[in-house]
Amino acid sequence: MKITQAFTFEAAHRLPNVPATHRCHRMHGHSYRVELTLEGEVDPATGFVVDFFDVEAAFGPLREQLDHHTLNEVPGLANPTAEHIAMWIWERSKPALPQLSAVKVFETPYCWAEFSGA
Ligand SMILES: Nc1nc2c(c(=O)[nH]1)N=C([C@H](O)[C@H](O)COP(=O)(O)OP(=O)(O)OP(=O)(O)O)CN2
Ligand SMILES: [Zn+2]
Repeated sequence: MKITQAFTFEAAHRLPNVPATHRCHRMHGHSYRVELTLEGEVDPATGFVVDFFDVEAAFGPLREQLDHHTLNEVPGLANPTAEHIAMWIWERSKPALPQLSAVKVFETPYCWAEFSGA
């Protein structure tokens, strides 16, 4: 069984490694959407794979580090592509959420990166 919980945050970023002519080289903002997917057996007592409240508790402190921040200034996100943000969230969520199976980071409703640990 898979469960997914979605979160949003607002942040600014620029992509330092694209050419200066690339519009994402300039500082700009996104309304990011993050989806955390967890996979496992349904506990027969609770009916949960993992309590959504536990997912929220694990992601909350990470969201605090991202929301209304300049992502380039967040330690570990000097080049804050959607791919790198997904990996950053994975590395910091997995210890608290061992059943985490995928992290999706949407920059827009049409563009996202998905990381599953490899
Ligand atoms: N593989 C990736 N490619 C790009 C990333 C990324 O993280 N991974 N990021 C960007 C920029 O952040 C860019 O801001 C995203 O594009 P944006 O202009 O916001 O979105 P659209 O191009 O879809 O916007 P429209 O104005 O609607 O065309 C670029 N590439
Ligand atoms: Zn961008």
